[in-house]
Amino acid sequence: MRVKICGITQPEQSIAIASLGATALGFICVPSSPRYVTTSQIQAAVAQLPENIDKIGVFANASIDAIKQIVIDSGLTGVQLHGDESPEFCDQLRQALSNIEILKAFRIRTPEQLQTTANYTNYVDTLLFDAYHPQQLGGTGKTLDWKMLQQYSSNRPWFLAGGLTTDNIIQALSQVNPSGIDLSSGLERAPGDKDLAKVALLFERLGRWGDGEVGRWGDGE
Ligand SMILES: O=C(O)c1ccccc1N[C@@H]1O[C@H](COP(=O)(O)O)[C@@H](O)[C@H]1O
Repeated sequence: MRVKICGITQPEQSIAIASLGATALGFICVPSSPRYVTTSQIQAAVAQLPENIDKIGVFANASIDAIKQIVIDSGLTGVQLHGDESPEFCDQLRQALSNIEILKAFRIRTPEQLQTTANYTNYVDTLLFDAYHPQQLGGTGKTLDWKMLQQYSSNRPWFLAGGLTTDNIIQALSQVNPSGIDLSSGLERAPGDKDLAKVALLFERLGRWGDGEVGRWGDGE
């Protein structure tokens, strides 16, 4: 399973988090976010990371030209679209950036909305499901109703995001079967400052879960 840790702002934390087991790191390119990082900050983090770690830039309603420039300048390997981008926009981004992973994030409120995500599967590589918040685009710490995803299937891999923590991750994985998980504010001391002890605990719990040592609802959680 892929494990993406998002909202990295400090280069030294990115190396530590990759060493603990993350398969992907996320960098917030949304200027209004408290986790926003500049192109040179991303460059500094990316330059120190092993090749096998996915480096994902998170954008919301940015232009194709702006995304392309940041991807090229910073060495990102993927783009997460976390705003109201249309399937046509995703298609155009694919034409502009052929060798990067495109993830489309959806802030899911209803089962009906989940069905509409099928309109995107021809244009993106990966889907990501986050919780809805009326004022914030992401990094809210809110969980979505995992039950909505229990019967979900797609021809694309998908990430579960939204309010995941060391305390609820095993419960979430007991209910749904995503290709990957994405955690941000649940592993922080403050926005953009990851708590490495929490990150280590996450991977310890995931390891026990993977080995079948943790019960259905997460023994000792
Ligand atoms: O983290 C942010 O500040 C952010 C800002 C704008 C768009 C997306 C953002 N983060 C994404 O939110 C989800 C879930 O975060 P959390 O675990 O609930 O804190 C995650 O995919 C981040 O990439």
